[in-house]
Amino acid sequence: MSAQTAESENRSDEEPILSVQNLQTSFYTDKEVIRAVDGVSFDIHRGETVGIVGESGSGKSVTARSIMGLVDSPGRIDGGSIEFNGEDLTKKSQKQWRKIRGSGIAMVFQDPLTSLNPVYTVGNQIKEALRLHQNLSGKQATNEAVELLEAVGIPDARRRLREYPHEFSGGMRQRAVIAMALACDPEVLICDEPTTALDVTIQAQILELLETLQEERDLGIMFITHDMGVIAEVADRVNVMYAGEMVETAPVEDLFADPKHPYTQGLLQSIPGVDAVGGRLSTIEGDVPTPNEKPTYCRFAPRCPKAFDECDAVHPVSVPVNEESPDHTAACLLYPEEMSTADAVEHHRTRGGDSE
Ligand SMILES: Nc1ncnc2c1ncn2[C@@H]1O[C@H](COP(=O)(O)OP(=O)(O)OP(=O)(O)O)[C@@H](O)[C@H]1O
Ligand code: NI
Repeated sequence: MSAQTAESENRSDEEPILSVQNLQTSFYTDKEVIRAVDGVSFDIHRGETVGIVGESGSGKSVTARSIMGLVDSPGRIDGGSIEFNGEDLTKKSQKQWRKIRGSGIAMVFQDPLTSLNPVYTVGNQIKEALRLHQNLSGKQATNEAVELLEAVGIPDARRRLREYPHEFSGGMRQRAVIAMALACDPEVLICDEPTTALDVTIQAQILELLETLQEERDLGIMFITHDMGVIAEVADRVNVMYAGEMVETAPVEDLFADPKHPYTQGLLQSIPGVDAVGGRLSTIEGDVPTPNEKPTYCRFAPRCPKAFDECDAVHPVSVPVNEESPDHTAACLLYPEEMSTADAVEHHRTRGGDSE
């Protein structure tokens, strides 16, 4: 998170804890093939928060579920790699994948009630997670569960372990879910809109909690949201998704100071100035198209104020926006900035042909 930026920049030479390369996840419905995640690549380092932002339907959750090995039928991963600690999860059996995930990657969803079972006490659910992931039982598990609830800032933890989810407030429930996620002692935490259902004050407290936990545990965090205000607060690096593709990636300061992709520029213009935290993405006209064919054009072109003829005929690939910014990339025919438009189009045309 922001305080960690300097540190995580120094550490970008280290091997990433999670590395996603050219990930392809599609849903094979009766009607069509939906290419929900279509060639997405990014890394997460220890202690780093990577934000994933984009409008509804852009493929953020499917990216997260792909990493967790939790893609719903009729979906499947049909290309690319997901390396966790150097091991490619897509090459593992379901069982091995679950095991690796259980010992290193945990996920927190938007609605805490989807992760909590209403008929068991919060304590029993956390203890079950500890039994599964750390082989703890009895008194040991109870003590560890108390410690986890205390770590996520739930007061009077020993008593609250005996309560049921409905006895917790919304904010406390999300804290309990985070405690459960921590039961596997993860190295990577994937948060899919973890604060969207909460009011602004509680949201700020949960974000602060995540930052503390990250510092204590050196967690790599993937943080999905469509709230640019939240992204500004939590992310070290931001990946912008559109219609299954990563259209821009940059360190958070660069993305906000100098967004390059016309889509990102549109997203940032849609933040209401005064209350950025509650800002929703809504003012770019039109909708995210369903990606249902191999892209031979720019999927954003129909909504893009800067589109020109070639945008309908050439698929833009991710390129550094200019020579000074190797870690700021955009998938747009306007880049790299040093090239004339004709040269840039040619550059994308030849590089696009290489993929797949
Ligand atoms: N089970 C499914 N069956 C068919 N299509 C699906 C399924 N789940 C997701 N999709 C499709 O995959 C695409 C990406 O969906 P995804 O949920 O990842 O979007 P998102 O960016 O997380 O959006 P939101 O901000 O609304 O959560 C959408 O076009 C969606 O319709
Ligand atoms: Ni989603």
